[in-house]
Amino acid sequence: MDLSISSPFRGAFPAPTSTFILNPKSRCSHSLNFFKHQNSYSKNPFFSRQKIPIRAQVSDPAVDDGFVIDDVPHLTDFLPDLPSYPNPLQNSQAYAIVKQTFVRPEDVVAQKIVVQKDSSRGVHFRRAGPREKVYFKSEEVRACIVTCGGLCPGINTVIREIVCGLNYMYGVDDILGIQGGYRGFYSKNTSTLTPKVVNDIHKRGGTFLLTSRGGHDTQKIVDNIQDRGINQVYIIGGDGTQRGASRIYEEVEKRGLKVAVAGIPKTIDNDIAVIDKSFGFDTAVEEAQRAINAAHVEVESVENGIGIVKLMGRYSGFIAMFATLASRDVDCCLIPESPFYLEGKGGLFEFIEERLKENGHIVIVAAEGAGQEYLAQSMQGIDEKDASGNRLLLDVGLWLTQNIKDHFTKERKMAINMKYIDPTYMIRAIPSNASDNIYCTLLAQSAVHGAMAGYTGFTVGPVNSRHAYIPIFFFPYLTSINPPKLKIIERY
Ligand SMILES: Nc1ncnc2c1ncn2[C@@H]1O[C@H](COP(=O)(O)OP(=O)(O)O)[C@@H](O)[C@H]1O
Ligand SMILES: O=P(O)(O)OC[C@H]1O[C@](O)(COP(=O)(O)O)[C@@H](O)[C@@H]1O
Ligand SMILES: [Mg+2]
Repeated sequence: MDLSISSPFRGAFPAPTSTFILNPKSRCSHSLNFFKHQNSYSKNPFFSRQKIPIRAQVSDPAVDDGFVIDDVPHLTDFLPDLPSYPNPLQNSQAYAIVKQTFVRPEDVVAQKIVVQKDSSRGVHFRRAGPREKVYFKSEEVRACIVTCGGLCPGINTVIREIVCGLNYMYGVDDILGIQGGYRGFYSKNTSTLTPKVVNDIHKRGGTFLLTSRGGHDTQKIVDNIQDRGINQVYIIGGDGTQRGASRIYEEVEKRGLKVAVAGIPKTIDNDIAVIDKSFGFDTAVEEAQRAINAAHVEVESVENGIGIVKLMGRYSGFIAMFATLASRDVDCCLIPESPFYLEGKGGLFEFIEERLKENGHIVIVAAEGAGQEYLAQSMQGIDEKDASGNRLLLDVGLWLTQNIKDHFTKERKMAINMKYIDPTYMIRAIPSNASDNIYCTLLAQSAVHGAMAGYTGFTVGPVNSRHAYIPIFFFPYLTSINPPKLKIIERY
């Protein structure tokens, strides 16, 4: 069954647009607008530096209704004489339905679904799914899959479904696994991937192919792609990975190689604009509930219990915020997008004291990126980076714990019971849940259909619940490039 076109998910993924920091009385003191999807990446300095793809930003000057397609490149843009073939899906009994439902070349997905009567039609992306024509014969395809960056529930499902999609839908049986991230292209042997080899991997967390940070060397990677005769490259990873994928696509184009480069966006942090959400995010939020619940049980069983739970979120508070909203046991949620302070009127210490007096306990959830400016002040000189160049964060959980303890025991002379829970890696090192599994399957199948149809330099993802192809060099990760602007719109 081709889920990406049978579309059982219409309207199923609501776009998150706001978050709350809870207060003791109304449990809803600050309402903060994220403007996740309104964040205009065309104004983003990262994207304005990027090359505009040949067919991007196509609008019809004859009808000036502001209709724009942010199109993805196609192999024929630089290899105009490439032959095409009928899509083998139409010969398969199992996929017979697809024949009537091939995605039409003119199908696009609107980025904005809320519009005004006279507003321009805005940006659109090419709709994902199988095309009538493909640009690869099945027996000619030599595909490879690589996973880079941090873990996320569902990576194995994506790997599995790329392999199964290529094999079952398109009859491809030459698929290589690149081991250990980008550096695996030039420093490790490949493994052979078949539906049998990947059959059970979706039941495990982590990545079957191993991952790494750093090690991106465009020339060496493309040399290797060329040497091995690879002509479809599937790259699963986050913002760094997709920037690397973009470099690979550019080099492939420069060398005039018939190689389709497809990115599948991955991040536990969910800090990607345009697409509805990132895979594994729901699973992580669900797992975070267990930590929050434990903190709540602990602190409501003692006097003056203060529970702190630290969750992932380097530059964004999506996991912390969603886990908070889902749990209803959290009194205060600290996220990187919203500055806070400890002392004085309106500060965290005052809030904790109020809550202890009123309710005897408090649960605080902190995203790991929250309050980093404060921590940096108190721990001067620490500015380490990981192998990919991402800044290593200081531990906000330990910092909060220590400061709260000092404040209440030394200054306020109050006995408190502090319980600090750090489930950081536990929420991402697990297999994906049912809905993430289905989502991962759609992503993988969309990527396979796109590459077979000759698109390249693209990523996939649901835009307003319809899967679309998005140019890789436009790919708008929210926060590492341009932190979203938060606006406090109400305070009760
Ligand atoms: N600007 C870039 N250009 C090329 N490769 C990059 C770039 N940024 C990161 N990478 C590579 O992408 C891979 C993953 O990046 P990283 O930031 O660790 O994770 P993520 O992709 O999850 O954000 C690493 O191998 C890194 O070398
Ligand atoms: O310790 P690691 O493996 O480098 O990962 C930690 C980081 O990974 C993240 O989950 C984000 O990872 P990505 O950049 O891979 O999306 C952050 O929340 C966290 O700071
Ligand atoms: Mg990243």
